[in-house]
Amino acid sequence: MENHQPIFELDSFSFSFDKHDEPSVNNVSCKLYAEEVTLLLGASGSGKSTLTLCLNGLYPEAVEGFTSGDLLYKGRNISSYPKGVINQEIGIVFQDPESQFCMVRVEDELAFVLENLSIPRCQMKQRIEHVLDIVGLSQYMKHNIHHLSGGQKQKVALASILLMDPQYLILDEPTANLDPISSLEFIETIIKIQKQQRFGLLVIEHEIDDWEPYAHRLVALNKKGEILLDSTPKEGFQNHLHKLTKNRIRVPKRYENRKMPSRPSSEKESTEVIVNLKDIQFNYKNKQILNELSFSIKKGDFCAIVGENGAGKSTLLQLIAKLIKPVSGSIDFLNTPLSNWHENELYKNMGYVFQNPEHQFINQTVYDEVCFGIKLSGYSTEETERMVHHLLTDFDLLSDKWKNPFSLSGGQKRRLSVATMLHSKPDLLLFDEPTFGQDAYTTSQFMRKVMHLNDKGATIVFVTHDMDLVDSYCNNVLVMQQGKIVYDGTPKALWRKTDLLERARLRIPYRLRLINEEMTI
Ligand SMILES: Nc1ncnc2c1ncn2[C@@H]1O[C@H](COP(=O)(O)OP(=O)(O)OP(=O)(O)O)[C@@H](O)[C@H]1O
Ligand SMILES: Nc1ncnc2c1ncn2[C@@H]1O[C@H](COP(=O)(O)OP(=O)(O)OP(=O)(O)O)[C@@H](O)[C@H]1O
Repeated sequence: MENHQPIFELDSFSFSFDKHDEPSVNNVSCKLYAEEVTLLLGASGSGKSTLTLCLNGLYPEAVEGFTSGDLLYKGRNISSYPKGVINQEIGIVFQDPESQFCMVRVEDELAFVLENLSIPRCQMKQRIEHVLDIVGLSQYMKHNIHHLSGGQKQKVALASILLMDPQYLILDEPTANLDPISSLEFIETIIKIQKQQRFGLLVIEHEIDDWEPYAHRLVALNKKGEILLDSTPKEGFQNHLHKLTKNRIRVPKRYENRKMPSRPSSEKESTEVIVNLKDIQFNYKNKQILNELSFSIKKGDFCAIVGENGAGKSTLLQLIAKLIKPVSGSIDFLNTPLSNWHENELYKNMGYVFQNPEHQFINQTVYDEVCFGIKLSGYSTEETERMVHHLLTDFDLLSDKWKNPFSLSGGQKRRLSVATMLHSKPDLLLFDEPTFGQDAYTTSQFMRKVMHLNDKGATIVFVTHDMDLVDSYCNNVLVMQQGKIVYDGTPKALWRKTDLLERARLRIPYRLRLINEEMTI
């Protein structure tokens, strides 16, 4: 494919947010071609999102940033194109899809895109229905976007970009919030459309197993935002594995030599209940979200909540954290009804990390954000300093400590939101997708830290789409489907329930997929 004219040509291209800062994209020279599928890899904070925002012409203007070197689109400096042309030809689905929406309802958002493209009204309905069918959201056409689950929002963002018929499509962690089957279907769908419409595709993703078979190229960045590798995937993963993993880049598991920890479930035999839910019903307006939900979590459990997008996982977590109230039923925490807990006391005993980290930030700097909870807990200045330093080091945020939390990369924001919860030793820690958007190193650091807290007695409950984490760390797993718990037991027994897994849109972990593959050879 390299004999074609490149669609993008970067020559010693650099970008920085501030004149005095080190560039976030650093002296990058590479070419990207139409019809090619390229994986853009790099540790969290290595400049991947920033580079793609330069490619679609949003940066430097949008942030008053500074560039040097050349960035050509179809042979011409990108800044010489009218904005409308670039926006239409180069589609981008942002890491945080919420930042992308202009309208309230799904249908209106998509119609707005078509209006901007001057598509006649009579054609709109058909095109909107078609694109919603592609992303599997047909029944959500009339819904309020802000009332959709994280994964559903990501699908709306993709639908709106597909409507534009882009010549080049950039996807920034498109499957991070999707359930395992939706993720696989999404990749297959995108590749099918890419082959039909023959656009170039650039994908940023930390979990690349399912993309790898379709990729023609990989471009990897190091922590300084420089090109680390530019090769075919085969060449890169076979011959430069060490270089990639040393730079904290996740490689496909079949190339990896990583041993995931395996915690025998017999380690956990507590019978003492920490959270008990009985006959819970929860509605948003007239729509029933959770129904007749009864279960308990045992003290010391390391428990995952899994299930398809929109099943009600985040809603359940928010109920336990007393952020929302059930219509009927009761929730007890440490043998006391949640309604009797005073907020101050409750949150000394319970930590909660939101699905969207930005919902949590209240301070101007990373340092203050981490300090805030520690100071409230009454630690001395020296102790506070020491604890902040440890947390920032463990979460790879030390060099970002004076940054505004909102200016961090997606993965850094996620780590900060988690770090702010880990200073105290609450009885219960609730995490909503704590590891999404993390590279190999930061995921294992986080899990190690949480495992340590669990060993010291904290009960852990986390929502995740990562079955390998469930397999390696959890003694218990709850599977949700359409507002109900359809499984409550060990991960090991769950992996044998093929029908249930399929209905709940889950996949078995990689370890077992590998065994199954070997058995069929
Ligand atoms: N504020 C809201 N108003 C109305 N409906 C809502 C609201 N928030 C969520 N919902 C709906 O409740 C259902 C459950 O959403 P929830 O976020 O709990 O799902 P989830 O299992 O966490 O999904 P995901 O894996 O995609 O994050 C979804 O159908 C969603 O559309
Ligand atoms: N608006 C901003 N202002 C200042 N610095 C920023 C801004 N956005 C990003 N940065 C910094 O630029 C660097 C690169 O960020 P970027 O979002 O491009 O990383 P990334 O490789 O996409 O990371 P992740 O995998 O965590 O999403 C980070 O150090 C980040 O803190």
